[in-house]
Amino acid sequence: MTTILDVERIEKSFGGVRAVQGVSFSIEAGEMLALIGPNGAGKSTCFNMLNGQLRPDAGRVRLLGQDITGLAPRRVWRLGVGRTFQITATFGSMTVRENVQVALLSHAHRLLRFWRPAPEHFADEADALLARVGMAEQAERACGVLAYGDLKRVELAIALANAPRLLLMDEPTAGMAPRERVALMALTRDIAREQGIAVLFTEHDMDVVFAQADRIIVLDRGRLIAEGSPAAVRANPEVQAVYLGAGLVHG
Ligand SMILES: Nc1ncnc2c1ncn2[C@@H]1O[C@H](COP(=O)(O)OP(=O)(O)OP(=O)(O)O)[C@@H](O)[C@H]1O
Repeated sequence: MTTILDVERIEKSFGGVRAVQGVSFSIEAGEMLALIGPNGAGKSTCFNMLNGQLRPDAGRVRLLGQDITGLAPRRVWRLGVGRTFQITATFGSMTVRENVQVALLSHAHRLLRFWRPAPEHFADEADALLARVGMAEQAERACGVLAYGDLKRVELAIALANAPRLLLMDEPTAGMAPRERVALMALTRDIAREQGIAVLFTEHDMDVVFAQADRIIVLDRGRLIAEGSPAAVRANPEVQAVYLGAGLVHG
């Protein structure tokens, strides 16, 4: 197995708040790792330290053995860390295909100011990505008119255009209907396995987490309190105590 991401004792405080305290974990190629925890546990802070938005106070982040701690987000992205956002980041007036073409051009280091919406630029590659996420038939539609669940698939195609080694997904299914959530994460899981992409995702829907994660890590008040398979994490008394009443135990 290839370790894609290795996080070693990262820390971050905001004033007196110790948002993340000595958290360590790693992710293998093709693995879906869920990061869960109650509100304020430190999940977003963790994410932001992985993609360069926040510099850790201490600790190390390594991508394929390379130290990326404290690098700027753009450099981290160039090295192969993709991220999908809670708020979809597409250009609404452009078509689905054009949005993916822009992402492919950007990955290919072309200067966007020289770009005109010429249909030939990376069109085949864009269509291949759209086919992979089940959006080929909607390639000509403007992103602005898509159903929310379809927009999420386009967003996944856009993230894949950067050929990520690690994909960070911060609440990828927020705002989606329950059945659509499972479908999106099952699709992500298939693609991750097929392409050897490591996926780290946060998610509040425990049905999605337990169905789609290969492994789960649990944060509580900045500390990692549990790590393991979905079955092991579900059976962990400390995790049950943290989530009591939140639907985990019976979920
Ligand atoms: N920029 C900031 N300035 C001050 N405090 C912050 C900042 N960002 C996060 N915090 C604090 O750090 C702690 C962890 O927050 P974080 O957003 O990482 O948690 P979370 O697990 O992502 O929560 P949620 O599930 O609600 O999104 C919280 O106490 C939060 O108030």
